[in-house]
Amino acid sequence: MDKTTVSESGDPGMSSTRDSSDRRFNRSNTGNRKMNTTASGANENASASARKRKITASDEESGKKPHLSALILARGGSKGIPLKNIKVLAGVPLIGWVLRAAFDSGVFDSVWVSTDHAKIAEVAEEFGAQVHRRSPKVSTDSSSSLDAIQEFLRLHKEVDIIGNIQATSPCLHPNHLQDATRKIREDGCDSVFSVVRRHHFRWQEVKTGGVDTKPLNLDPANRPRRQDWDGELCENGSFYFASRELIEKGYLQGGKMAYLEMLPEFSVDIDIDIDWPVAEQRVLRFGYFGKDQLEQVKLLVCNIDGCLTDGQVYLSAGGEELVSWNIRDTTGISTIQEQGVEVCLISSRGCPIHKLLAKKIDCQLEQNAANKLEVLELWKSKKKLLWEQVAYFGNDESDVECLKKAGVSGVPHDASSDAVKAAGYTCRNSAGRGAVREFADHILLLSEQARAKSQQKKH
Ligand SMILES: CC(=O)N[C@H]1[C@H]([C@H](O)[C@H](O)CO)O[C@](OP(=O)(O)OC[C@H]2O[C@@H](n3ccc(N)nc3=O)[C@H](O)[C@@H]2O)(C(=O)O)C[C@@H]1O
Repeated sequence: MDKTTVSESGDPGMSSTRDSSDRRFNRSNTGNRKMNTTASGANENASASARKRKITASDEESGKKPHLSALILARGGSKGIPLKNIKVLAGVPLIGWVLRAAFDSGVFDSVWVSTDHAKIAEVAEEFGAQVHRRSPKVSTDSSSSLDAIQEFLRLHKEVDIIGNIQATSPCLHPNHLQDATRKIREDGCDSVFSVVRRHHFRWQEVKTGGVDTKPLNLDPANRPRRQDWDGELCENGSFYFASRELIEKGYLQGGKMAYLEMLPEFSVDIDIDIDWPVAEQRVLRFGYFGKDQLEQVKLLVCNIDGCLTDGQVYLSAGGEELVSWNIRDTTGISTIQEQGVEVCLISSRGCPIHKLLAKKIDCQLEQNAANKLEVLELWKSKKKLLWEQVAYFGNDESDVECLKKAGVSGVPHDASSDAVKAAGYTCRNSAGRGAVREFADHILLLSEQARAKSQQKKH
């Protein structure tokens, strides 16, 4: 991966990469796709200029493989959903979903996030991307993607082709990007973009109340059934690949163009706030969870204070300690126990109430754990498990090593920032308010995916 940063403006081009064994990349799921190509010249100017200098031709001339850069635009000022680009979707910040797919596709010479916001830059780096600190000029409500991409290219002369991936389409898989890259590198296309097939009958808009409208793509006398009509290909906004030459001329699509058809289940486009919950459900089913083989989780180890409880300890006048927990969380624990996952509780304190709680929900308990990782390793080896079969739920610095080691890890919404960074899944719910339940559901979903994957292999 190229880590060079060029900056005409003197902006510090921050760069960092992440070990690919990092937890955030440790999930696996594959998607399906169909492919189609067309070479229609929609834009003559763009076609002519692109033909002057084909990527493949320049490649041959200089003997240098053109530099393909993934570029995710993630401005801070999104209106509908504040800081949408890093809002946590199904446990992962929005840009994380496409960054994971971009890295695992293995087709990019560099992976960049262009942003004007410090927090977005931080998250991008956590996911291993290089950060382009863009100017405010291309970050306003009225600036287009093209403006921001052109600025990036002006400052990164080493880049020959841009794969602009939109974070708002989080169900992207590495194979979509691999197929698009093949069309650029092998089929000599100048631009490739993603589409989805839609069966929408369209009608002419009549501003004065809709009277006298006309059909645009159907014959009312002969309405086709869905199965008798191929539908139409529509841009789904997932990605746009284009050569430097085209972009500099002001086009994202032009020259020899190809589309890549994505199946509807992978074709998510978060546009307005009501799209969010739907996208979340979709990504849980069809999102890309990383390269590694999914294993069935067999053991969940859960920290008590600040995970199962909200961390508050009440003291009675008689000096007695009181803590509370949420029935939703203990129900989540019983649910995964019923599914064959053993649950153990861990705490760095000693507290008689913990013992009562552990007994009540039938969990092994380790108190006064000075080194939680040692305890976790002991449980893992006694139960003869692989790390991939161990899940850990923690919230604090003392949980960080366990979160890093476990195959599946999670934190409540209000966990410390160290713990959040180390974990693969950040809950929407806070400690003592359903976070454990949510993480248990997440484990069950991963198990379902692992089962489905191994069934697919058998057939
Ligand atoms: C390539 C392109 O033209 N993208 C535009 C797309 C595209 O036409 C549709 O997705 C097609 O279905 O539409 C828009 O899409 P939207 O506004 O949601 O932007 C898509 C993603 O790009 C980031 N972005 C966009 C413009 C910009 N100057 N800086 C950015 O960081 C957003 O934060 C978001 O993550 C639109 O709806 O207005 C605006 C986008 O500019």
